[in-house]
Amino acid sequence: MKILKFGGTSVGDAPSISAVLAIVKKSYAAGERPLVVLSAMAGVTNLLTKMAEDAAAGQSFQADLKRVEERHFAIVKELMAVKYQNPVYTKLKLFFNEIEDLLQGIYALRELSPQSKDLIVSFGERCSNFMVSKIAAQDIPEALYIDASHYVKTDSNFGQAHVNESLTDQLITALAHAHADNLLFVTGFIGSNEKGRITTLGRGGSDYTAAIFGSVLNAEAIEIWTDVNGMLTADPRIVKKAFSLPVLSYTEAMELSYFGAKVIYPPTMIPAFLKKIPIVIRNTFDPHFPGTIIQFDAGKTTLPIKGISSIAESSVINLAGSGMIGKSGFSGRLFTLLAREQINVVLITQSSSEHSITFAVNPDDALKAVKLIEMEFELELQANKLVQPTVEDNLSVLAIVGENMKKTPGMSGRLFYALGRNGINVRAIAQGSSEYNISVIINKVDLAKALNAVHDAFFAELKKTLYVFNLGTGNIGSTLFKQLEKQHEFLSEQNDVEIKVVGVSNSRKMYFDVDGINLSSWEGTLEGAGEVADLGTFIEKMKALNLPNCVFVDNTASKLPATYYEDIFKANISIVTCNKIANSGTFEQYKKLRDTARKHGVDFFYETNVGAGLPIVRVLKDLMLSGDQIIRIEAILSGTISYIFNNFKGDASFYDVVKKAQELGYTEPDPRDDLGGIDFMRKMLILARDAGHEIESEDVDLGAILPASCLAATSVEAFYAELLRENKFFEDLKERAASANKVIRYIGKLEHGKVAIALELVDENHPFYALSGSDNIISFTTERYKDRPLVVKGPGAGAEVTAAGVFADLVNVGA
Ligand SMILES: NC(=O)C1=CN([C@@H]2O[C@H](COP(=O)(O)OP(=O)(O)OC[C@H]3O[C@@H](n4cnc5c(N)ncnc54)[C@H](O)[C@@H]3O)[C@@H](O)[C@H]2O)C=CC1
Ligand SMILES: N[C@@H](CC=O)C(=O)O
Ligand code: NA
Repeated sequence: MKILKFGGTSVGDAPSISAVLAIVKKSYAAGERPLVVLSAMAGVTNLLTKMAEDAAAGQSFQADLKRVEERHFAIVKELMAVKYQNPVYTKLKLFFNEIEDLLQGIYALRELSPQSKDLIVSFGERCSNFMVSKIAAQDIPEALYIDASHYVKTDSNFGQAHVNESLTDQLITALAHAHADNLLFVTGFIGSNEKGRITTLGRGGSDYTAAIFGSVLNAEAIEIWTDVNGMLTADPRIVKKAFSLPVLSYTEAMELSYFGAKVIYPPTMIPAFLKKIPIVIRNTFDPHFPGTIIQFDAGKTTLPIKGISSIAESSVINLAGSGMIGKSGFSGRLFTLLAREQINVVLITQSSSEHSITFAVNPDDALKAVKLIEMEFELELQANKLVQPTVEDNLSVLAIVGENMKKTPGMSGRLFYALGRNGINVRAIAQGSSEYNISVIINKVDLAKALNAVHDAFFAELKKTLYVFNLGTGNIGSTLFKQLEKQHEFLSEQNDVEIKVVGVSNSRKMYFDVDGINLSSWEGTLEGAGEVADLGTFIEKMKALNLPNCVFVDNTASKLPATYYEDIFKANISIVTCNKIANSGTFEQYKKLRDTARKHGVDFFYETNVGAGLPIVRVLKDLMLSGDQIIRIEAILSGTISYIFNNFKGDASFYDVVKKAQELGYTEPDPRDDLGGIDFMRKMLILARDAGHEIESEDVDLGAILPASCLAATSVEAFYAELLRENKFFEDLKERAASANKVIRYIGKLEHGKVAIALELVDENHPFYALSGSDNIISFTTERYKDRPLVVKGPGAGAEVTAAGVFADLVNVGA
């Protein structure tokens, strides 16, 4: 047989009770002969307690009593055929009259004893079980109401009575014998002492009743039906990706619950543990979901840990003293003292030098604990053998739990890597000797971020979420959003990566949504709901949200974002950028950014700084990392100029092809940056630096394409006007090349640490002769690629290929 226990929310209203009865009937129809244990209707226990306290305080309780009565009556009315209703109303009315008499007595005496309180709250379970048994009896005549106070015998510790096991055992065995054919509805939570006075079993009392009956009757399982899908890997209110665990061992369930998973209160389950009866946590409102089985062993699982739990509020007390700590007997005295005063010690760590002990307690107990220590160790403090204890507040405890940890090396490494990478400082660490639990103390402000980061780190088969803050919604930014939206499903389903854009800004507006901005309608959202853009505020907000796996994407051409990069790395946020400004500033800045990113364990990816989406930065990095030596780099790295000289033929004027290059999205927002060579210079500078050269922009020998008058233009319009005016200059150039059977190329070279960029006319034997469109080409001559260089070639400008490069960098963050 099985025990089916339903909590208060499962009997909270008529639809819930119908759901309960559907589950019970299904089990009964399958021949399972379950024993049902019900709690009081949701909220009723609290109301009964309040009424008793109000009565004792001389306040009126009638209105509340009426509410409780009406809630029960309404259920009878809704769920029972009229012909069965009357006797049920009558019995319930008797219960309510009894409650009223008791409350009147308390009111008159202005006194509420623990004994009367237990008696009053016992009516919650009595009413619900009686009522539901009668509703069930309409279809199952064997349904029978059982007042457990006749069978669960306890001492007289009202409010938290201890069960007399042998007597209870006898009584329940006899009850089961006498009613072998009945469907019993047993009141949870209540018992009675030797005089027959009603007692209650304390926190989790109905679970306890279920465990007691299950244990005595050797149930095959105890099903605890509640309103969640079993025990989850973490608190789903904080960790959206938390999922239900199919199997847990008793020990794992204990550890998880100890640190906050509120589904069951494990001490009440001990009778079941002792008899190795499985406990199954199931959801009344999702009865097809299998829920969580809590059993003797941890079950077969590939999960490295079972869950992450936490205590949000914790204080830490530090004790130190060379003359004291480590001496045998000290910790004994300390923890005996705390236990005697009922101060719960959440975790303890002792330094290896044994000159200090750190332990965590509930914040409400911290000052009391310090006072007690000062009293107990007064002499030692006076003799300076012990330093004055200190308290740290606003801390949280996070624990990873699982029996598998013992067998799997590297679990703590994974935990600390996830915390470290996200900039979460660990105050103290404790590993239980059982190795079922590793706990860390962290700052309270970091708790949500830590839970999510650690959850991602351990449940790798789940999706990794990247939280993106994107700056710039122009040519590249808007194309990136299109690509992200299109690829969302594939990434999520095939690659377990989810990219959530949670912040977006252009130069006018900014908008945030931690649940992820809908990328099919971002424009309207930003326009309609966005606030006035301010980069400083944007970055402050990004930091304040303190999200795990966070990436800042710079899709602007602005100088301003680079001034914040260092600060962003310091907040443990990775950066992906197509903006070349930061890397082509001073060498000092270039170096500082890398050092800071490395120090904070975050990524700095900028593949699109050179050759848009073409793999150039990555290739160079791999060559360097693998110990190759760069002898020479020759390259065409301006997509715009490449396009111009590939199309500046026939009748097309120079002016026309430049205009066209801009229309096609190849140019920088300001095309003077391309034609003036600045953009190319930046790329060569970045490559030279990545190749290990300490070089500044002034060191680059930059040959011009344009006549001086075009370079002097002070606006884009004036620039285009100059291009028109200088038409002859460009036609002459075209003619010179054509007559020599050559093509015009703007080529950059890095050799011996020197960078030069110059306009050249090349013939068909030159490797850079055959290019088309916006092609870039780069040839690396290295120690290993000496005879035939390593060449990368392809479109090196344009929104699609650039956004794709940013996208690829993004997916690689944290990989
Ligand atoms: N077009 C291409 O083929 C390639 C472009 N890139 C780089 O992509 C970057 C973006 O280029 P486009 O999208 O063409 O530029 P764009 O002019 O179309 O867009 C720039 C965006 O940045 C925003 N912005 C500017 N300053 C801002 C600030 N302080 N705060 C917030 N937002 C700001 C603007 O409002 C706009 O939304 C440039 O750095 C460029 O060098 C890199 C590789 C290739
Ligand atoms: N404007 C640039 C775009 C890539 O960085 C170019 O033309 O190469
Ligand atoms: Na690239």
